[in-house]
Amino acid sequence: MDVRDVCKGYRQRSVLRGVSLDLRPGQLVGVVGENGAGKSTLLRILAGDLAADSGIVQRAGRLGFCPQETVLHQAFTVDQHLRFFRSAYGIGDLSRAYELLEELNFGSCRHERVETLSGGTRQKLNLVLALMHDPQVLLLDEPYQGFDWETYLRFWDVAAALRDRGCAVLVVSHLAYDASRLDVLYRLDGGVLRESERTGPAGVAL
Ligand SMILES: Nc1ncnc2c1ncn2[C@@H]1O[C@H](COP(=O)(O)OP(=O)(O)OP(=O)(O)O)[C@@H](O)[C@H]1O
Repeated sequence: MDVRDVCKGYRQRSVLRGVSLDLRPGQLVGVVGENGAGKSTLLRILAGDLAADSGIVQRAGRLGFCPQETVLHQAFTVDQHLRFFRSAYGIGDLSRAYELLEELNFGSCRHERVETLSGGTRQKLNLVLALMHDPQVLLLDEPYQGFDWETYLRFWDVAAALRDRGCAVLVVSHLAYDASRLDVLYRLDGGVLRESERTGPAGVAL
């Protein structure tokens, strides 16, 4: 995915001021920034969910998008969501989806309605819906909110495995804590995206 000089404002307020970014197959890229920096705005533009005011976004390949707000319906079960998205994606079977349910440790919830799931489990389902069609470009907006530690580690295993299979993965976070797991780290600040030094939790350069 090639992104050149993307600008976006809401009314008078300029949020993105000429953002450029390369996202290559086999790359795991992070974008960090403070609350309100414009990370979700950028990701929605990359996903085609929101129009930029100016600039170019060139997409190639099957896209997976995990938005910050879950895309779930309270009254549907986990299984019903999977079947609905299988039709939407036009995929033949749910074997990959079921594999992901097991990897993220909530296979036992298949027949539960979303309204009865915990917040973290809803977030897991939101993530599975973005992954189940084996995307070539994956955009994840704070995908591990509410995950317990074990699931958080499994998330990074899944992300690394996708990267190793040639998927281009972009993860948005407001923390740079995960920097050591990334190939490239960008910081969004003042509407501008800059490649950032990857530092560990103690501020040690990696
Ligand atoms: N639909 C909208 N209308 C007006 N302003 C908006 C809209 N969506 C976002 N904003 C504003 O744009 C700015 C960037 O928001 P955005 O959600 O992209 O930031 P973010 O970096 O993802 O924040 P967070 O870390 O809190 O999720 C914020 O000041 C926000 O209030």
